[in-house]
Amino acid sequence: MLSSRTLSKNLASVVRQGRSLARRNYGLPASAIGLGTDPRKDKNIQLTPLRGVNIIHDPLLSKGTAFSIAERERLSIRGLVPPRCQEMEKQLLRIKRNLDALETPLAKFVFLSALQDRNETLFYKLLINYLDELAGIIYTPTVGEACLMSHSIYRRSRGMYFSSQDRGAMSAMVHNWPHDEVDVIVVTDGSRVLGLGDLGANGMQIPIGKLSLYVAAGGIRPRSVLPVVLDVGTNNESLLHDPLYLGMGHPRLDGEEYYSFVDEWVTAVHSRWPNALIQFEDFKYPHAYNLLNKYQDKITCFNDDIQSTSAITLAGILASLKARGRSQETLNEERIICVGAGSAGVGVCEGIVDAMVAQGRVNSRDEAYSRIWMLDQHGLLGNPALNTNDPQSIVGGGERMSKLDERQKCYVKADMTDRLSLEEVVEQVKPTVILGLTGVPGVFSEKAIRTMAKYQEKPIVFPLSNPDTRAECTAEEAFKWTDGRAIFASGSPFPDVNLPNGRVGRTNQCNNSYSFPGLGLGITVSRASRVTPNMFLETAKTIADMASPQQLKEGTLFPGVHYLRDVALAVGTRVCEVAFEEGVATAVLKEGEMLSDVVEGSMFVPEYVPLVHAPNAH
Ligand SMILES: NC(=O)c1ccc[n+]([C@@H]2O[C@H](COP(=O)([O-])OP(=O)(O)OC[C@H]3O[C@@H](n4cnc5c(N)ncnc54)[C@H](O)[C@@H]3O)[C@@H](O)[C@H]2O)c1
Ligand SMILES: O=C(O)C[C@H](O)C(=O)O
Ligand SMILES: [Mg+2]
Repeated sequence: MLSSRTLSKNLASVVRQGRSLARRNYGLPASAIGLGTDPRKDKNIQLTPLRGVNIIHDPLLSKGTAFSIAERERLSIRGLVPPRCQEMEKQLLRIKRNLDALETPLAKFVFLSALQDRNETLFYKLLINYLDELAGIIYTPTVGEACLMSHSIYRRSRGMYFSSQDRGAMSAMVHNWPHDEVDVIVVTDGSRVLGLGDLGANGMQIPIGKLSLYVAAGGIRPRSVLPVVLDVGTNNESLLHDPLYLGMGHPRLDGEEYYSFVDEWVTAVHSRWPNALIQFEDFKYPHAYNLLNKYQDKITCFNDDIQSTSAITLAGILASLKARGRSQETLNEERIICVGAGSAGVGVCEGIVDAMVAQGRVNSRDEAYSRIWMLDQHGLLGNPALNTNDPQSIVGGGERMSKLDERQKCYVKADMTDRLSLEEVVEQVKPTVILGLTGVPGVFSEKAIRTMAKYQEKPIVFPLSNPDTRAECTAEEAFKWTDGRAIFASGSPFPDVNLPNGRVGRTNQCNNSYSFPGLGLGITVSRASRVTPNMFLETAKTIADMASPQQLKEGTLFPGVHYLRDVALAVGTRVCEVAFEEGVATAVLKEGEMLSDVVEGSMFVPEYVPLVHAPNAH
């Protein structure tokens, strides 16, 4: 187990560091309007136009059995709830007992969704208190199972669906959402849900889970998040033939039809909520990149799988350098194999290249590309002309090359045979780091990892695909094949591994859940008009410095999931600063305001506040 005292000490120093940076004078005018997603005007009281059962049935207002006697009188709910006023502590006790009695993760998922639909304050209190236990239910891996089963376990709608039958109506539809203030929108088209493929409208559970972490870890207010599915159809035959499926029953729109559909949606949401951050999630390659390229300079948006995954993976590699007793500045000396050449693979590698260039220890971007060997399902992106023994392969290789786009072509190795297997590439390259972003289990073969371990004292093994059933290898395998020497991080959680020598193989979760909540916090608090590359680089550097020397020695790279809120605060503060430094912040600091205090003060805390009926409130 991690020593929580050491972690807290270390985190406290990172947060303090953030604070001292935040004390810098940004030369902002004294006439400032103040920062933040939450002007904190209602911290001690909440006005509502609702009364009676409408309050009890509103998850953002309901307190279940915790309404005070005076409130019951004020809000006309006397007699509509059991007589005893029960404080949150007791409610938590009851809820946790019920939850613990459930046997399967999916049953827990359904239970927690129902709680979220009844009483969001209690849901978030529970989630924050038991983050390490519950993140794996509302997020990966169980959220993956929930997506697969979504049409069977459906209870109640959450978020918004925009489907192919809504074309021409989206600018009106956005007004059906009841809240004027929306700070973060997570949107998916369900085309590549984790490593589970095309799940169409069932993908809705992903934006819901991401936004639950935005609230619990990033401190965004529950009423200002919006999960969205763009239902452009599905190519998943079994869903198309399932009578219970709830999405559109036709194959996916593609090409111009697809892009104009997304464009109508972006225009509609941007016109209603011009300041909202849009996070693109689980879009298939190359749509993911094309949409990012189209919108990143026009609106406040980023792609989670490409950019925040890159931030956390870079953080993992930087932290591992320290764990190996090396300076983080020697990133350019790493030899990195990335298995998977899709949104996440290319995105992660671009982030590593950006960092090498920023460190100034490579002469060119091309030199940085030369440190990364990329494979897709056909093997290494290499030179088909070198496949001299196999003319068929030269022809096939040529075809495959012509299908690669400009981003992927940067990684092609002219001096190595095209389509080499992973095992052959490992033997030739002797990598220090191996990344898995394929969605295919077992891709890290025993031979490949054992070969790597022959050449590296501490091989860095990161099977990053989600959920756990799609990881490129398990933690047990990684430690077994490296005689316990691996530094291991996976996309979904794996338990630590007991090694034969009595030592413990530490596992890390390298998931964008460490980066997006803080990014969103910093972006919304600064009201950044654009999301910039530096925000991701600084996120990586912030997280890379969080583990203590002792933890690094033991193979722990990041604080545990329990500390996601502290991580988000440190990242959010740094991202907020970057927004000011780069001139994209549109909020301003009041004189004497400290950035870190503002960021921390803007974070939502799940507590019941007294409700007051006010007919004109909204
Ligand atoms: N840990 C994280 O935070 C995180 C973040 C984003 C994505 N991911 C995971 O990464 C995986 C891929 O996501 P994506 O968006 O890049 O998907 P994608 O469909 O865009 O790309 C998948 C890539 O894997 C390659 N591939 C498939 N089978 C292969 C094989 N047998 N050997 C080598 N390469 C193979 C494909 O050619 C393709 O290039 C998913 O499982 C996802 O859950 C993890
Ligand atoms: O959702 C996750 O757990 C991480 C990532 O966004 C993914 O698509 O796998
Ligand atoms: Mg994703």
